[in-house]
Order: sequence, then structure tokens, then C-alpha cells
Amino acid sequence: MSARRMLALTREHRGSIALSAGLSLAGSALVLAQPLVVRQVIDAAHAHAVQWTTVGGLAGLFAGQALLRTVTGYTLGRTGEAVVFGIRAALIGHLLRLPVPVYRRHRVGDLISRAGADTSALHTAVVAGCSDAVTGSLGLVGTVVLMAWLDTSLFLVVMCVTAVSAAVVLPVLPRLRKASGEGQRALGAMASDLERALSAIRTVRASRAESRETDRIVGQARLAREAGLRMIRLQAVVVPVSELAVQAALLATVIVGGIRVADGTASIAELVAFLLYLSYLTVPVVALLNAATTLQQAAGATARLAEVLGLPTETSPNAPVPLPASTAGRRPPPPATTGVTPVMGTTPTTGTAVPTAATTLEFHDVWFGYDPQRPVLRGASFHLPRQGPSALLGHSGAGKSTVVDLIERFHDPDRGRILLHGTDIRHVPLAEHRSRIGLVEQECPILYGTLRDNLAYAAPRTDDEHLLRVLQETGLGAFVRGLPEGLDTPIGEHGCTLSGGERQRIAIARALLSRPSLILLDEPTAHLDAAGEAALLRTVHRISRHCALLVIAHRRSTVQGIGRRLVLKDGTVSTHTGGH
Ligand SMILES: Nc1ncnc2c1ncn2[C@@H]1O[C@H](COP(=O)(O)OP(=O)(O)OP(=O)(O)O)[C@@H](O)[C@H]1O
Repeated sequence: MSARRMLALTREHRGSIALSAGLSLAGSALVLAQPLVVRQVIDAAHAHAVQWTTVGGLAGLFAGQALLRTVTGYTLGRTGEAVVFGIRAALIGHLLRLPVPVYRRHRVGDLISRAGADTSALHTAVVAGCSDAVTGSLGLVGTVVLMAWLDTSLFLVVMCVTAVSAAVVLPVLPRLRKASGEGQRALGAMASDLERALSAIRTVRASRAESRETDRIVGQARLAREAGLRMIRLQAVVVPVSELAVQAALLATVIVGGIRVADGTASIAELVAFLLYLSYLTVPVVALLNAATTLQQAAGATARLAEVLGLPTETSPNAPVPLPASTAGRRPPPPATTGVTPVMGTTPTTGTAVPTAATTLEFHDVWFGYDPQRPVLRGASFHLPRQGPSALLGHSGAGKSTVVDLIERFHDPDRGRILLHGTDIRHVPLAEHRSRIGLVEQECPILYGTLRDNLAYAAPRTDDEHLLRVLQETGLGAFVRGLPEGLDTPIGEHGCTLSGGERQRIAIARALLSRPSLILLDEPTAHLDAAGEAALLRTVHRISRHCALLVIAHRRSTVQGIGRRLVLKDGTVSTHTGGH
């Protein structure tokens, strides 16, 4: 699938590839014609009758060859750039659409290295390697055919010498490929380890682990260097051996050809033409050897790229998902009630979701486990009203973040159903489903860029008026007014210029701006002091007037004032209403 995908990406450029091949063919034809014309010039000179038109034709062939080489080089280079760009674009799109669990299995640095170092290796292979391969193979076939036609016995002498050098060079090529793969793998591991250390740089410093991390990362760089050295050693054999082969063939031709001219079985003009072909032979042979080494080096990178492109992506975010007949359309709304589930004091209800017309989200007997043998959720059922806050409580490891991931469809339940506004979320296109939910993650990730970039991330077309209103609502009005460039102030990599509370509020404002019908707040007060926590809870209550809000919390203080509490224990959810 992956290799086929890469081939398909190349197929888009069939026209340019054919044009490049055609131009190379024409260039090779001009080169191959030259010795034949030289032979005529020598024969004419031998007879003291120089034909100026033939000499002019030869000069024309030289000029035409130079011109074609320029055009071919440009066309091949342009095609190579287009092919590699296509693969890079597909890879980047693919990397950003992998299912969320895949990012946990693969190291981020390694994935980044595939988009960087591996596509660069491929770039060299396509731009230089393919150009060499095309010109080399066309030139080689033409030269060999003409040499065999011109003088079969001299041709056989040349072939014997070439066969000896091929016996030395060919076994080296697979070793080059292996060394290249090892080098790329070491570079991937180096990028992963560097990413690991830089993303936790404060922990690294506080643990005085700079030297240990440096040793570990330099260790990977050393492996890459060793693989590089192995490649250099192998290449150091390939090029001189092939040059030596050409020189040996030249010597053999001069000796055998000289004897044949002396005994009258060949003319001087034929020997010169043959020698010219022999000297031309070095160009395609060296080009082919270069192509073979570059392509072998790229094979390792290509395999790593194909591996990533072979990973399945999430369902296309915009693809409409057909509804099965049994669940097509919205479920008819249940009889209207007065809104929030009737207060039941602190008496819990367990095991069933009680959908009402005013329900946003429903979990029906949901089972899920990262390892199906050890389910985290074991028949969880609950529902959220259309408006107002609910709290999801549970001890560490109970599965609260797993509930969030299931709502976002980062995973799908093993059994049971999750409905949003009465529709099974598996039957709604992913992008549409996620546009209805605002997620405020525990770490509140801030992206490198301006405050405006971060706020409008999920709703890029938001106007300033709406933006400022939401900022006011989330208690960020004064903060923004105090910034030197207001909304256009850069807020640094990972939001490192912000306090924990500011990051939290920015994340909440970002979630609110896309006007979701459900907001998920994962441990919103983790980075706040008591005053910050109280202020945030006021914000939470304010925003929950417009939409449903699920606050995930470890601490009871986080959910003070939230009457509706869902308690997650042993994989099931009990609902408590009315308690404080
Ligand atoms: N990607 C994963 N692969 C395997 N197991 C996982 C994965 N993510 C979470 N778990 C396990 O699933 C269980 C529930 O984890 P989850 O993060 O949902 O709990 P939580 O209630 O949010 O915990 P906390 O309050 O500490 O954040 C835990 O036992 C955890 O070890």
C-alpha cells in the first residue's frame, strides 16, 4: 500500500518524466552519432579531401549536445523537485492524520526525522540519482550497441575487462543500502532523543542530567557517523574500481586495435571511432554507478517513508460516514422534561443513561480497554444536560481522560454507544463531530505564534469583536490590554512567556471561540492557586450558561458548586445530583 502510494505520487509527474527521458534520449543520440561522423572526417582527411559540411555537422552535434544537456539537466531537476515535494506534502498530511494511539507508539522525533532527513535523502536520489540513471542507461545501451557493431572482437575484449570490475562492484551495493538504512535509523533516534530532552529541559536541568542526555544523544550521532563512514569506505572502492576498469579496457583496446590496424584488418578511422566510444562509455558507466550508490542509499530512507505512508490514517475528517439503516437519522426526541435530571439529593444512579430532550451527550453501556483483556470502562452509562456544568470525578487512573478521548473519538468504544445530540458519534464525520466540542487539555498546549493565532486556532475566521468578547468572558480582558502588541503579541514556544493560569484561560477562550455545544475541561485548576481556582470556577459557571460543560477533576475543590457529579469507579459511572 505504502510503496504503491509512493509510486502513485510519482505517476502524477509522468509527463515531466517522459519529457526528461525524451530529452536524455535525444542528447544520447547526438553523443552516439559523433564518433561515426569523426570516422568520416578522418577517412576524408586520409584521402586529402576534407569535407567542410561534415566538419560543420560535427560542430553542430557538439553544440546541440551542450544545449540538450542544459535543458535536460533543468527538466530532470525540476521533475525531481516536484516528485519530492509531492512525497513531502503527502507525508506531512499523513503524519498529522494518524490515529492518536499511533503517536504513543512512535517517537515524535523519529517521525519528524522521516519528514526531514529521509525526504532529503530521497531528494538527492531523485534529483541526482534518477538523472544519472536515465542518462547512464540510455548512453550505455547506445554505446554498447554501436561498439559491438563497429568492431565485435574489440567489443568482446572490453566486455571481459568490464565483467571483472562488475564482479567487484556489484556485491558492494547491498552493503551500501544496509549502511544507509542504519544511518537514517540512527538519525531518527538522535532526533527523538533530542526532542525528549528539549521538551523536558527543566526536568533535565533540575536532575543535573545534561551530561547523561548529551552522551545518549551523541551516542546516536556516533552511530550515524559510523554508518556514514561505512558508506564512504564502500564508495571509495566503487569509484576507483570502475575507473580502473575503463583504463584497463582502453589499454587492451589500444594494444589489440593497434595490432589489427597493423595487419590491415581494421582502419585507423575505425579504431579512433571505437576509442571515442570507449571514452564515452566512462560517462554512462560512472553515471550508472553513481546512480546505483545514490539509489541504494535512498532505498533505506524510502523504506522508512513507505512505512509511515503505510500506516492507516484516521477516517478522512471530512468524509461523510453512511449511517447504518438501524441508526440512520436522529433518534426521535424523548418526551420533553423540565431540563436537568431531577435532583435526587446525593443518591447515586448507576448503569443507565437517562436521555432527555435536553441531553447533549449520552454514554450507553460503554466498554473500552487499551488492552481489551483489561477494560478501563466496563459498561459506563451517563448523560449530560444541554446546559450547565457537570463534574467527572474519580481516583487517578480511574479512566477520566479515557472518557474525554472517547468523546473526542481519539478511540472508539469496544462495545456500547456514545451519542451527541442523539446521534451515534461514529456516524458523524470526524471534523463535524469535533467542531461541536471544545477541548481544554490538562497541559493547555500553547502553539508558537501570536496570542491571536492561539485563540483563533479552532476558528480562524473569528472576528475581533467576538474574540474580545470571549476574552472578557474568560477574564483575559485586562491581560490583553496590558500586552505591548495586544492580540498580536508573540507568546513564545510552548507559551513559556505565560503563567499557568493565563495558559489555562487562553485554552478555555480558544475552546469557546468555535462556539461548541459541549466543552471538556480536563483538570482545569491544576496550575492555579486558591484565588485563581475561584476565579476560574466563576468563569466555568458563566460559560456553562451557553453550553454543556464537563469538568474533569481529581480534587473535590475543583468542582465546588457543581451540583451534578459523575463518579467513575471500577469502570462504571454513578450520577449524583444536587450535592455540593
Ligand atoms: N495509551 C494508553 N495505553 C495503555 N494504557 C493506558 C493508556 N492511557 C491510559 N492507560 C491506562 O488506562 C487507565 C486509565 O487512564 P486515564 O488516563 O484515563 O485515567 P485518569 O482517571 O485520567 O487518570 P489521572 O487522573 O491520573 O489523569 C490507567 O490504568 C492507565 O494506565
